[in-house]
Amino acid sequence: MPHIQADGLTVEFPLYHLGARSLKKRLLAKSPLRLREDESHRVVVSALRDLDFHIGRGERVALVGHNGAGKTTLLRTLAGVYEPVGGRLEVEGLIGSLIDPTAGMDQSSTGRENIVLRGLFRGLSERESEAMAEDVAAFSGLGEFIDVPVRNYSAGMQVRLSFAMATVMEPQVLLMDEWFLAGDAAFMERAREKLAELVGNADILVLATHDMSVVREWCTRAIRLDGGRIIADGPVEEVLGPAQPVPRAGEPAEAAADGPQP
Ligand SMILES: Nc1ncnc2c1ncn2[C@@H]1O[C@H](COP(=O)(O)OP(=O)(O)OP(=O)(O)O)[C@@H](O)[C@H]1O
Repeated sequence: MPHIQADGLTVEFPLYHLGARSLKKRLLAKSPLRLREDESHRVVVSALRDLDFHIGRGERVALVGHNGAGKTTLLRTLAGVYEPVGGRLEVEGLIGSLIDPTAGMDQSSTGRENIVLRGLFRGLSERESEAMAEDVAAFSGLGEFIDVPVRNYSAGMQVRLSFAMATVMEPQVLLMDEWFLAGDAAFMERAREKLAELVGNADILVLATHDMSVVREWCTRAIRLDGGRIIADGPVEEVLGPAQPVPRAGEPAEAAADGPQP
């Protein structure tokens, strides 16, 4: 049964090339909770500290928190990109990852070739994969660029392709960073239905975002991170509070309420 279980999950990043000893000392003194010196005398950032949570089938979880809180690190750790340095993590189920647009793509192959490879990887026959590539190519709206190597794509084109490819994966555990929801308006208009389908068919959604209206629309539960720790975990209404009234012209929107902090 698809689920995610984390016990004492801890992720750290060493900071290389910090230079002078005095700089190290200053950093460690300024942020003793987030930074520490390890056994090899490297300064390390505690990106995720001792997280305990369980996400079960049917849950749609938003990761919220200010810049640097640990949202993307947690998504990437769930996707297997980062290895925890402490604790235990179990992710059961086929993972679909909309975190880094070029992850899992061969840059020297064309968009079409990448789609076919994904199909073969999923166990489809060559003929099925090629037929699927036709549909995905049409949905991506990349036109003739579908037959150009991916390394020549613009950032927006890469998002289009990875989004289109994700729709054919049928993942059980869908991991998504918010910028996948921020493609160009015309494409997102068309993609919305597919996205709803993708989310609806997944057993678990974990979405990192600053946009509280997106959280309310897509999620049932929110985990608030701060400084790499969980400071709140519960139903969306409980963690975010009641929805703010729609702002009038000139007033900040609710989305900004969780935006960057100095
Ligand atoms: N590759 C890395 N090397 C060193 N430190 C890193 C690395 N990736 C993240 N960090 C650090 O880990 C912490 C958490 O970063 P993360 O990107 O997960 O935050 P976030 O909540 O996703 O922020 P944002 O909302 O700005 O995207 C930060 O202090 C950041 O500096």
